[in-house]
Amino acid sequence: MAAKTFTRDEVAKNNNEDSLWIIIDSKVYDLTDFAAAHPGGEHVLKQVAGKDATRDFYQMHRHEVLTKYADLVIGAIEGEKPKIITRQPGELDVTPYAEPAWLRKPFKNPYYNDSHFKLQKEVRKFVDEVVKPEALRIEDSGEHPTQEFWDKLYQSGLGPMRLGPGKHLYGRKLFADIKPEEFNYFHELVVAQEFSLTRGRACDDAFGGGTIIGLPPVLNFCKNEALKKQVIEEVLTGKTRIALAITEAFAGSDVAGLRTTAVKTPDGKHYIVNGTKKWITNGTFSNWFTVGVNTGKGLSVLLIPRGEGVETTQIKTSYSSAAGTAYITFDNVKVPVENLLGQENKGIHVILSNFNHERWVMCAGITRAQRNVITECMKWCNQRLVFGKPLISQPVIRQKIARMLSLNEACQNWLEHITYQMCHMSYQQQAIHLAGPIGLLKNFITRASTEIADQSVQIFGGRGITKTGMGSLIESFNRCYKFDSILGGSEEILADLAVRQAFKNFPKAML
Ligand code: HEM
Repeated sequence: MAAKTFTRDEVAKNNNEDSLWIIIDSKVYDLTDFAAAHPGGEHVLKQVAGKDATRDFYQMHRHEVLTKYADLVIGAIEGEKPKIITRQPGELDVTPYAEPAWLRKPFKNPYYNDSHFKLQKEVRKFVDEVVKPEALRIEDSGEHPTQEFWDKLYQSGLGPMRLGPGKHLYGRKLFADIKPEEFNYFHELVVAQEFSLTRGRACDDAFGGGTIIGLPPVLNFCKNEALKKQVIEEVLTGKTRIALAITEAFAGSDVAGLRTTAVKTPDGKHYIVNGTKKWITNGTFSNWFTVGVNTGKGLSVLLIPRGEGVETTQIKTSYSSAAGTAYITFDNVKVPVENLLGQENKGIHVILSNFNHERWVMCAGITRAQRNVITECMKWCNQRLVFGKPLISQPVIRQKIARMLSLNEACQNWLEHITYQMCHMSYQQQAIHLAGPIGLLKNFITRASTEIADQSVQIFGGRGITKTGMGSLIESFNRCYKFDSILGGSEEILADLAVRQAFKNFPKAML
C-alpha cells in the first residue's frame, strides 16, 4: 500500500517533463525519470501528464507491467481505493470461464474431492511464486532451468507427482501432504494443468517434460534393480534428468522404422549402439536417455547414460530452446546388456505402453493452455476500445468467444471422463481399452487448439503476432500449438489408430 496520499489537483500540477506524474487505478506514478526510457516513447506519457491514465494504460499493457515497475509508485489518491483486481499468488482467476468448471462456484463435480482442491490451491501458489518467474527468465534467454529450481521442485515433493500415480510415490513426502496411496490420476491432472499456466509450451516442457515420458519405462521395465534404484533416486530428487529418445529423422510416428542399431558384442555382455535421434525434449541437458533401438529382429529399449560416444546438439524449433530439444548421435556407444528395458526385440510393448499416458498428459496441458488463451481474449475484449466501444460489444467477437469456449469446455469434460476411466482400470486394461479413445481425444483437442489459435489472433490483431506486450501469450500459443498436433503421435496417426482399434472389435454378428 502506498504510504503518501495526494489530491487529484496536486497530481494535475505535475504535468510536464520536469515533473511527470500520472494516476493509474488510484495510484500515483512519478514517470519523470522513466519517460525517456519508456518503450512506448516519451510523447505518449507527456500527453497524459498530470491526468488519470488508467484507461490508456490498460489499452496498451498487461497488468503485470505495473508489478514490474512498482517502484515508480509514489503514493495514492486521497480517499480512493484501487478498482482493478490484482490476482495474488495462489488465487483463482475471477474472469468468467477462466477456471475449469470444478473450480467455479456454485458448480458441483463428480470427480474431485477435498484433497484435489487443496492440491490445486497449493500448486497454483507454487506455480505463481516459483515456476512462473523461472519461466519468464528462461523463455526468452533459452537457458535451462537452474539446479536451484530443480531442488525447489523436488524438495517440495511435486516433482515425482508429475509422473502420475504409482509405486514411485510410496515412501515419499508429497506436496500438499497428499498421501501416496490416495494420489490418483485426478491429482496428476491438477498438477499437469496448473503447470501449463506458465508462460508457454516450451517452459512447461523445460520443467521436466523429458522425465514424465522418459522415466516410466525405467520404473516399469528395468530388471536391473540396482540401476533402477540409482536412476529413480537421482531423477526423482532432481539431481539428474532423463529424456525419452525414440523419434529419428528417418522415423517419426512410424516407430517401427527406427534405424538406430544396437548390436551385441561377441561376449554377449554389451550392445554397441549407433544412430541418431531427433526432436528429443530435454535432450541437451539430460543425463540419461531411454532409447528405442533396432536389435535386428525387432525394437528394443535401452537405458543409456550420457558418456563416451553420446553427443547432443540443440535443435532450433518454433519454441524456446529452454526445453532443450536435441539432435542426438550415438557413435559406437557401449551399453551393458543389463540396461535393456523389457525384452529384447519386444520393445514395442515398452514404447506403446508409455504412449497412452504421454498423450493424456499432453491433452491435460493443452486443454488448460487453451483456456488461458481464451481468458486472455476475454480480458482483452473487455478492456480494448474500438470505435469508442469495448471490443466485446461487437457481435462477431462474441461469436468467436462462444466458439472457443464451447470447444474448450468439450475438451475439458471429455478429458475428465477419460481420466475417470483411467482411475478405474489397471495399466494393462488402459492399454487395451483406452489407446483408441485417448487417440481420439488428443486429435480432437489439437484440432480445437488450431481453431482457438486462429480465432485468438484475429481478436488480438497485430498484438497477437507480437512477442512482447498485451498479446504475448497469444503469440506464444500460435507459435507452439502445432507441437501437440505432432508430438506423441500426429493427429492423423491417432485418428487412424482409434478407428482401426474400433474396427478390430467389430462384432462378426453384425455383418
Ligand atoms: C506506470 C506507467 C507505465 C509503464 C511502467 C509503462 C511501461 C511500458 C512497457 C514495459 C512497454 C512495452 C510493452 C509491454 O511490455 O507491455 C510499454 C509500451 C507502451 N506504452 Fe507504456 N508504460 C506506462 C504508461 C503508459 C501510458 C500511460 C501510456 C499511454 C498514454 C503508455 C503507452 C504505451 C505505448 C503506446 C506502448 C507501445 C505499445 C505497443 O507497442 O503496442 N504507457 N509501456
